[in-house]
Amino acid sequence: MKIETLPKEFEEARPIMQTIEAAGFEAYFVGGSVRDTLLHKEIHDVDIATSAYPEEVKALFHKTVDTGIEHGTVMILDHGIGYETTTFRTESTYQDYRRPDSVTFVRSLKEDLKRRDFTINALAMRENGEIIDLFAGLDDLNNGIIKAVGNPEERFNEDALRMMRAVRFASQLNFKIEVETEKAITNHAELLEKIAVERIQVEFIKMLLGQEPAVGLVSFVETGLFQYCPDFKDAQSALESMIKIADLRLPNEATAWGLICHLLNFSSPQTSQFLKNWKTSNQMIESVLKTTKALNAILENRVDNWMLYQTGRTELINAINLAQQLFAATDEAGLLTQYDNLQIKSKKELALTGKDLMTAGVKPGPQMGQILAEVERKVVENELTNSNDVLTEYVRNRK
Ligand SMILES: Nc1ccn([C@@H]2O[C@H](COP(=O)(O)OP(=O)(O)OP(=O)(O)O)[C@@H](O)[C@H]2O)c(=O)n1
Ligand SMILES: [Mg+2]
Repeated sequence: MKIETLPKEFEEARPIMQTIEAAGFEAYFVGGSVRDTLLHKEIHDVDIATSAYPEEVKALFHKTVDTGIEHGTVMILDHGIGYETTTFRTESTYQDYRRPDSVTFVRSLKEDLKRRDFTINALAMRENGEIIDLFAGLDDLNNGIIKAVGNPEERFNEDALRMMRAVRFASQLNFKIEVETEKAITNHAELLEKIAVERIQVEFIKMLLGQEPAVGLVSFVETGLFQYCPDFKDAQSALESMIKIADLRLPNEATAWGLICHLLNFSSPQTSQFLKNWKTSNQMIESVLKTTKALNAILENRVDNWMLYQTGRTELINAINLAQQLFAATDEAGLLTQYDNLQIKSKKELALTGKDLMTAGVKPGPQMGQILAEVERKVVENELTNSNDVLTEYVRNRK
């Protein structure tokens, strides 16, 4: 099979491939970019695999950087954009389920492809668009199947994160995990405990933000993988309720975490601790807390200006989105209009400063902050107009 019109990302890399081949080596595009091109999806970065050893690659180009030379990866910078080129390799023994003990460079493409995770990720493409399919990856791609290359047990023993990759691809591509591959995940799910939470989190979020999160989630639950993720021991029924939400679509990470914490019935402190255990950023924790607080307010019909003000527009949209997916009837336009009509969206917009307070005779000290907070709240609640005259007048006549 040959792809006639290549996306520009490949076209731009062709001179590099041609240089390597002119020197008598082989070079192929490999990995996600080949898979996604065949699926007519957008691609981000192209990866190149070559029979040339790292020193041989470096000798062929003017500008290179050793980005991961011990694994065989060299970045070629001759054409502006950097291209990561990795020497064909086999990874001999894996003792800790995440990192090969040693990498052996080889000259054969087949040796390189056979240690890759799934058949759809083990396709290679020549610079002219010709597809090399040594493990029936094209059939699996056409039939929507995620199948380990060779023996699935071996693939997951080499790198336990691949089990999470399986469920995330299932969601992203709306593919089915092949029976033997799924069995091997069920049998080895506990190996996930060896993997750093940060890496699990990346795959988990990609799964939730994929086109069919429920498809990935079903396998995530059925294989038992969920039990080896932070704080998910007792989460089976919450995850199952998530699967049951019709046409579940999660637009961003905070919405995804917000839904999970809502279904787990977490308080704010429990939500913070849960997200810390998943190693999310503090900024993410803030955003999820705002989202879940707003969601509860919407569901309990107690939305007011102060709540909207504290939430902010981004998290309000997250909360409306979740409320709609959970209970359909939510007055999205009404809530957004109420937010947009707030006189101020942040403290900075308050038409009164500390300096104004001093002019009005307030002594510097904690009282100043209290007065500003009081005025801020009254403006948000429309008890005062946000103009300097009105607010100064209010402060003067206070008490
Ligand atoms: N645990 C892993 C990670 C990666 N790979 C191989 O390395 C390629 C590139 O890895 P990566 O960029 O992590 O994944 P992609 O498949 O490219 O997916 P994405 O679009 O998310 O980058 C994969 O296609 C696969 O061939 C693997 O075999 N095992
Ligand atoms: Mg990739």
